[in-house]
Amino acid sequence: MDVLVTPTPRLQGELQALSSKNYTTRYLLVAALAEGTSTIYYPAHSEDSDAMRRCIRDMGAVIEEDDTKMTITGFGSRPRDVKELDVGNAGAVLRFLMAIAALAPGVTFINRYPDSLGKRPHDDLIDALGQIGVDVRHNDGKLPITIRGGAAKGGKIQVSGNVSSQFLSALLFLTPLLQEDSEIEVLHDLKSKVVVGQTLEVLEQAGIVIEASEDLMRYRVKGGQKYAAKEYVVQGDYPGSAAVLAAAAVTRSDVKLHRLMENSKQGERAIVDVLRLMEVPLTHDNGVVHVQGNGKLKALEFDGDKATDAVLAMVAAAVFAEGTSRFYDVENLRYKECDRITDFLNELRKAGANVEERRSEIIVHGRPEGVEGGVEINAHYDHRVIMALTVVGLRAKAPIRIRDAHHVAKSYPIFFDHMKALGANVEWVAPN
Ligand SMILES: O=C(O)C1=C[C@@H](OP(=O)(O)O)[C@@H](O)[C@H](O)C1
Ligand SMILES: C=C(OP(=O)(O)O)C(=O)O
Repeated sequence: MDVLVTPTPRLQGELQALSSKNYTTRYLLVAALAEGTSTIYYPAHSEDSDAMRRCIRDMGAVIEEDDTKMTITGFGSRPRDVKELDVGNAGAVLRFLMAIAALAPGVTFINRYPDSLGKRPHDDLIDALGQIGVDVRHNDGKLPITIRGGAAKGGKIQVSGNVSSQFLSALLFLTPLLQEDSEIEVLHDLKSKVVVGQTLEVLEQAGIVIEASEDLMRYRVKGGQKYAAKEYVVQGDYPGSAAVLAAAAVTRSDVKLHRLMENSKQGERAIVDVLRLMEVPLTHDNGVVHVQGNGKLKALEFDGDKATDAVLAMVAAAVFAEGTSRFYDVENLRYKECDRITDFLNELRKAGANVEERRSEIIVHGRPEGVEGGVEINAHYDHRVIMALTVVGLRAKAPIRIRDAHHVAKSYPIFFDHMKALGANVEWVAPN
């Protein structure tokens, strides 16, 4: 399905932020790795969290669910013998479960999104798993991937962190369950470092002890640990909310978003500081972000690696700022659902934005007067491209049609319902 975004000068209303995708995938996983029954309150419902739920169920977790919570009886360190797993288009789910598959006799991760997840590289994790004796068959580092586990015992592991932090997180979930102790060393740089903080936080909540160096580049993990069955409460999601807040920032608005913890470990909470630096009138108290936009924004420079999943929303806001903005240290955006630099900027340019790319930078020459619009956008299977182009469409001169906008459901299935509730002129239309 496509979505037609028609220019909308004013947004108003209050919303509950959706639940965090990254915490939901982690809580589901640690609950599956425990032997007792855990409860997760307010889990996210999206294609990615459904993918984790489906896979852990296939691996033997027993899941019950009502409106507010899920109870999960885990399989501990012994997943059921399953031949195939379908992770949809979810990178984190794939990478975390590739590591956990080291505990299973043999499983193939199928390639259901050849033009999106099917193009993403997993070599660094494949190499790391190889170091502890896991046999991985793959298609030049990509899906489909078959993992024959059983032989892994632990030991010294070196993993590169300069493409994705998910490889390191995957090893941190696996190694406590191995027989022997492990030492993990991160080579090169560690991108999306803040997300590793969320992994460590969840592991600690699940009763796992990991010794991490202050710079998060070295870890000591005792083997033979057990995940405890616990109760978890999922906090609000900053990456998805970043798009809603950016929409409020580029319009005249009075928008409140609840459930956004000030002290969250999600790096994407930087959206609040970024909008503040752009001189957007807002407050953030008691978990409520209140934007009273006047449509005026100032350009800024920002290290995008600190808030990787909010960069596209920030760029969308910068499209209408006075001056030139620069988002640097963002090369790993190229290895996401699409190339979030080249592909995304091509779509922005179509809509009338003045943007330039470098290998690891996005440069935006702001157009406070608005952009032309009147074009069709290719979503590139990317929920964050869809949300960012929606923000741009609100302040275009003519409507923007976003093709295959249903891929927004990867993280935020009710994004357009939320935008409508705030008064945005967005409607689903059948593809022509
Ligand atoms: O660990 C996670 O849950 C995630 C890590 C990040 O990926 P990278 O480490 O590849 O940047 C982020 O972009 C992704 O949405 C979720
Ligand atoms: C990149 C993302 O997710 P993943 O890497 O898990 O597919 C995202 O949610 O923006």
